[in-house]
Amino acid sequence: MSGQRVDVKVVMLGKEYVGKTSLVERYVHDRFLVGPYQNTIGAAFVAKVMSVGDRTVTLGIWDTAGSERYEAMSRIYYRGAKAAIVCYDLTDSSSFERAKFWVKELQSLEESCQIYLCGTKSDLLEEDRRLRRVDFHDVQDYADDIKAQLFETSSKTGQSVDELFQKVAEDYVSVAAFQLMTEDKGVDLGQKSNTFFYSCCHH
Ligand SMILES: Nc1nc2c(ncn2[C@@H]2O[C@H](COP(=O)(O)OP(=O)(O)OP(=O)(O)O)[C@@H](O)[C@H]2O)c(=O)[nH]1
Repeated sequence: MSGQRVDVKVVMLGKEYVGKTSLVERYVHDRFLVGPYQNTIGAAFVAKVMSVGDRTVTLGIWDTAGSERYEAMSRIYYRGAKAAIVCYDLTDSSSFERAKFWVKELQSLEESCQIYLCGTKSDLLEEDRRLRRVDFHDVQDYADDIKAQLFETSSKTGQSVDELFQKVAEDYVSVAAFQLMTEDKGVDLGQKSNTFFYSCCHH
């Protein structure tokens, strides 16, 4: 990947064991690793080239360590990120509290970073719905408040994983097209709609 231009810096944040590394593994390599859990130390980087319409977008994904021991390091990795995937485990309410901590951090220190909330391990709920510890509607209300998007995923089955990263790339393309348009042409912001963002990408 060396020398390749990254279009979107994406950072994975969330409590340890929520499944950040597994999400990246599923998305980039389409696999789910079984075996003993290995916590991430520091952070890991991977780049993935994908398509949005007729455009190619390269996501540069920073998978941070969830352990509070590495909290200061995670701050280094989210600096300048255009997107943050803030993960929590649907079967662990304390992980949602930790997700809120990261959201507050991003809101105060990285204002222009788009936040995606991701509830992980949804396959466990398919097996037994009583395992759910984080209510979908509560999180949806919270997501609306903070202008974030919400996904519930399973890295084991692959549920909604591609959709999540595809949305990150699509939003980047929309915002980049919008910025280009307003910077170059001094367009009246009040007149733009989402449809227009997309049409301008296909020049
Ligand atoms: N059933 C199920 N287990 C999962 C899923 N995602 C992750 N796990 C398991 O949860 C454990 C932690 O997953 P990781 O991906 O290593 O978690 P992490 O958030 O990267 O952890 P840190 O590196 O410590 O921050 C592992 O045992 C995974 O196999 C999932 O979608 N479903």
